[in-house]
Parts: sequence; structure tokens; C-alpha cells
Amino acid sequence: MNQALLEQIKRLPKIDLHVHLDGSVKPDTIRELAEAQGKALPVGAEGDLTPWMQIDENCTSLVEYLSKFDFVLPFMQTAEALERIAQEVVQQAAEAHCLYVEVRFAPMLHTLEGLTASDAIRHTIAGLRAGEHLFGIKARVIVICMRHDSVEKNLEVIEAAKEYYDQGVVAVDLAGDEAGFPPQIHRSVFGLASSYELPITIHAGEAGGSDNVRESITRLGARRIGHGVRITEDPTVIELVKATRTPLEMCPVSNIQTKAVSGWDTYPIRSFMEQGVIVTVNTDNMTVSGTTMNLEYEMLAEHCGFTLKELAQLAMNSAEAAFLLGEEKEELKEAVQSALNQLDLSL
Ligand SMILES: O=c1[nH]cnc2c1ncn2[C@@H]1O[C@H](CO)[C@@H](O)[C@H]1O
Ligand SMILES: [Zn+2]
Repeated sequence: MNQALLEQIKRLPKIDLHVHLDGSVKPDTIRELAEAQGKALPVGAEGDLTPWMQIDENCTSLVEYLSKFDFVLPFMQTAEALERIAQEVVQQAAEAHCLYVEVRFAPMLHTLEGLTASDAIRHTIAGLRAGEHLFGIKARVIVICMRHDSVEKNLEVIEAAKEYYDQGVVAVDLAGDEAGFPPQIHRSVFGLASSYELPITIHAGEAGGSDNVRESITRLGARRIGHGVRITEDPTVIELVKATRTPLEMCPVSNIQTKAVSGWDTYPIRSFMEQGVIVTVNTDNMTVSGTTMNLEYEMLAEHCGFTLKELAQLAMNSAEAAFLLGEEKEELKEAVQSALNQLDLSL
């Protein structure tokens, strides 16, 4: 791609609203954590951990994609590990010129060596705060319930998230194997979240059909949808997403890897925008997908013909869809706008 355009994309202000903590760990960090924790690695001192942590182009499904998380989770069971990895996710976001990032993770996946869900959230927030101070951007947490976990366990996750709502946590989510575990299983979980007025986003319409998007919006109270690419299957769900002004957190590189869509030529983002659906663009998992916010925007320019101004509009959509409240949200929108003004890209 044209070098000047690449440079301009790098300079655009960006926001990542959908990035998983455990999918964005640097391989060198795992090497150092393994040593500190006395855990074995499958490669020697000079070996490359990337193949264990990143999916390749032969990936056939979301379930296969999710298998990559089994490798990193054993190293993410301590306060130190969570704090360091959270701080490094903020660093990576800042390096891609993100002004704000909402980092999500499932606290119950980090309770194998004595931490509680509440501890895991507290330490992740501490790491993000350290990152905010070091790298000068804003970061918040989205707390995930896993679809394969019991309703009881997920009710506990909501209770833990509530403790930190407005103190680092901005929302709750449902993630994991969508095809095997439809959203309706967890209606009561999100009923509890709604009763606490916790904002909700749900992964839907990725490895499952558009009905999961309808269920998530109408029965689970989702205010945003993770991915949502498969609403193409049902015009009435597209209408619902538009009527409720529900932003989609699209993750193009990940969506192609998990085969949520067949390829770039059928990636529906431009068609969604033309139909008036609010779309945002995000990384999903920087390490598992081998991506960055810059790469996501480059792919859209290359494969979907996005102009710089259209990419700027995506960044503004993300500012408007952010789970920040009141003044903080206004400040973020102003920061995006003023960065765009400086690039002569006023919307
Ligand atoms: O694209 C995705 N779709 C559904 N679940 C995902 C995706 N990426 C990651 N996770 C799941 O979320 C957990 C907590 O971060 C990860 O461990 C992974 O199982
Ligand atoms: Zn995700």
C-alpha cells in the first residue's frame, strides 16, 4: 500500500472498544512470567512462542481460534502477571495512537491459583491505571462472563463487576463458544446486571446466527454487540440494530480468521455503514490475531476501499459508542475531534 497513506493511518486518533486481555499478551512477557513462576515452556531460551500464541490462516472456526487461549492462561494467575499484562495492553494501544481502550477479560479464568474474581478485577484495573499514567491514554475494563460457565458462576461474576462499576469497570459481556452456548442460557445473569444498571455488550452473530443478536438486544439488554457480522442473514435484525442504534464492535482480522465471514470480498462493513448501522472497528486479540489498530485500519483501506475520512468517522463512532459517561465521554469526543482537526480531517 501507498506509504503516505500508511503514515496517515498511523497518525489517526483511534479507540479500541473490543480487545481481550488474554488474547493480547506479548510472547516475551510469557517467557519472563514462565521463568518468574517456575513454569515450563515448550521452547528453549531462544525459541519463538508466537506459533503457540497466534492463530494461522488455516484456522477453520471460532472454537479452534479459542484453543490458543489455553496456552497463556496458566501464566495469568497472579496479581503481578495481571498487572503487567494490563499495563502492556495499554502500551500497545498507545503505540497504535489509541486515545482510549476498553480492555475485556473473564475474571473466573484467573482463579486457578488462589485469586478471587474480585482480586482479578482489582489487579487488572491497577495495571490499566499504571498504563494510563505511563502512556497518557485512558483505559477501562469490561468484565466477561464465559458462555460455558454455569449461571451461578456468572451471577458471581456480575456481583464482582458491580463492586468495581465506575471504579475502572464500565460494562459486562458474554464471550466464548457461541455456537455451543446460545445467549438465552444466561438471561438471568444479564437480568441481574440490568438490575444493577451495569451496561451490557454481548458477543453475538459471530459463530452463531443473527437470532443471537436479536436475543442479546431484546432479552439480555445489550447496548452494544461484539462482532454482529452475521446480521447479514436477516434484514429484520439489521432493522432492529438500526432502530435501537446499537453499535457493532466489529473486528475484521479476527472475523476473517474465525470464518465468521468467508473473506474480505464479502466483509459487510461498508454495506452496514451504507445502511445506517453504527459500526466500530477493533482488534479483538492483538496477539492471537496478530493485529493492531493500525493494521485493522490498513486492511479496511486496502480491501474495502476506506478513505482516510471514512476511517476518521469510524474513530468518532467509537468515541460515541464508548461506555464512558458524562463529561469523560464528552472529553473523549473532543479529543478525537481536535486530533482530526489537526490532520485536516474535520468531520
Ligand atoms: O472473538 C471471540 N469470540 C468469543 N470469545 C472470545 C473471542 N476472543 C476471545 N474470546 C474468549 O474470551 C475469553 C476472555 O477474554 C478468552 O479466554 C476467550 O475464550
Ligand atoms: Zn471478542
